[in-house]
Amino acid sequence: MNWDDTGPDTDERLDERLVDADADGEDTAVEAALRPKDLDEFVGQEKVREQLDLVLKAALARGATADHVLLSGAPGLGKTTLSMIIAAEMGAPIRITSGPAIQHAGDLAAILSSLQEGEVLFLDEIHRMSRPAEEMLYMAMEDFRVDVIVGKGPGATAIPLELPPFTLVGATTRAGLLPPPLRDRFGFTGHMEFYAPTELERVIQRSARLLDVAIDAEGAAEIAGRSRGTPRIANRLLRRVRDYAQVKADGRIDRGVASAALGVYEVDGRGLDRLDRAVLGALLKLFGGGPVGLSTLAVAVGEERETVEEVAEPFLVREGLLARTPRGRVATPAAWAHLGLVPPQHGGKGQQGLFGA
Ligand SMILES: Nc1ncnc2c1ncn2[C@@H]1O[C@H](COP(=O)(O)OP(=O)(O)OP(=O)(O)O)[C@@H](O)[C@H]1O
Repeated sequence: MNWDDTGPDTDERLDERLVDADADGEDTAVEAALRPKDLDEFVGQEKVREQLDLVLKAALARGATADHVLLSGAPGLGKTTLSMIIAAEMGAPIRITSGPAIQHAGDLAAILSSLQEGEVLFLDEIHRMSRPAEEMLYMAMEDFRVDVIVGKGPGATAIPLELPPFTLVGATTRAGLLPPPLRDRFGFTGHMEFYAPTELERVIQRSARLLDVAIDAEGAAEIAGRSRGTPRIANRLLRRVRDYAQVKADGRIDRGVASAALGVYEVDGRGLDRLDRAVLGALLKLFGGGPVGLSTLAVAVGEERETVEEVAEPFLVREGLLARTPRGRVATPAAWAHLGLVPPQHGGKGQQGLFGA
């Protein structure tokens, strides 16, 4: 039941996942070219856009630096893009770093003390910053000041350092993980949602224009439907479909070309890839739809527990195909339908009552 017995090892296989929302090296280079440059170009996220627009316009009208902004949401939804737009709209430079890159408070002090007035500091994965750095950030955000500690032990002294006013844009996939004192210091928090298929169609049409690829509305809709609500995935699938269109068709993307191309890459009509389908297939075919324990399910697909839990399950749960219950993993009726299988007469073992099966 291993979903790929002969391929490269797990890490390599997962790196190659087309439907992974995290960026890879290739992505970051192409993404730079595809990033919307202002709020008008930024597709979807109407609420966040409207609220942010007010925050920025008001700050500009006052001639002040914008309040600190926290952006929360899954990978690939546009947090980095939005931070760049914030800087562009404020006419300010931007410095980009991330929580894991700041190991010591001194690292943060060095960055903060070199900021220009009004500069935007984008701190990705802010929840992964070290504790001492986080504490230094509190004071920097509130008073535009840091205490640099010189020396060690009883002789250590704190030298206060004034900072120019700046705007911190923090990004996190897990707003709940931020300590409240940090969360409270942001003047505005934007929650980024997964995109609707029609919004992703607009993202795809826009990217196709920039990449000079001919695509019709149905072709864009076909790719959008498989993009798991995530612009980064939509752009990546578009590039793979473009390859296929160039090699196997006349370079133009319509529904048929998009569908055939994504068939080759094993991304199905709902955006599930091979790993997702292997997990779902095992749950249905070997365990009658569950409930089954995570470890057993992982062994059945020849994967690590963590891979199944962190890589495959979140999307399956989001799609309403799999449920995590106290008794184990359970397939929903939609899972049977998606894989074209018929559920056992009385539901899976012990499933009765869970979904009314
Ligand atoms: N609203 C949008 N409109 C058009 N393109 C978008 C939008 N949001 C994101 N994109 C595109 O998706 C890609 C990924 O966006 P971005 O790097 O900003 O995501 P992110 O949330 O910062 O991801 P991560 O947290 O993984 O760094 C970029 O190519 C960007 O151009």
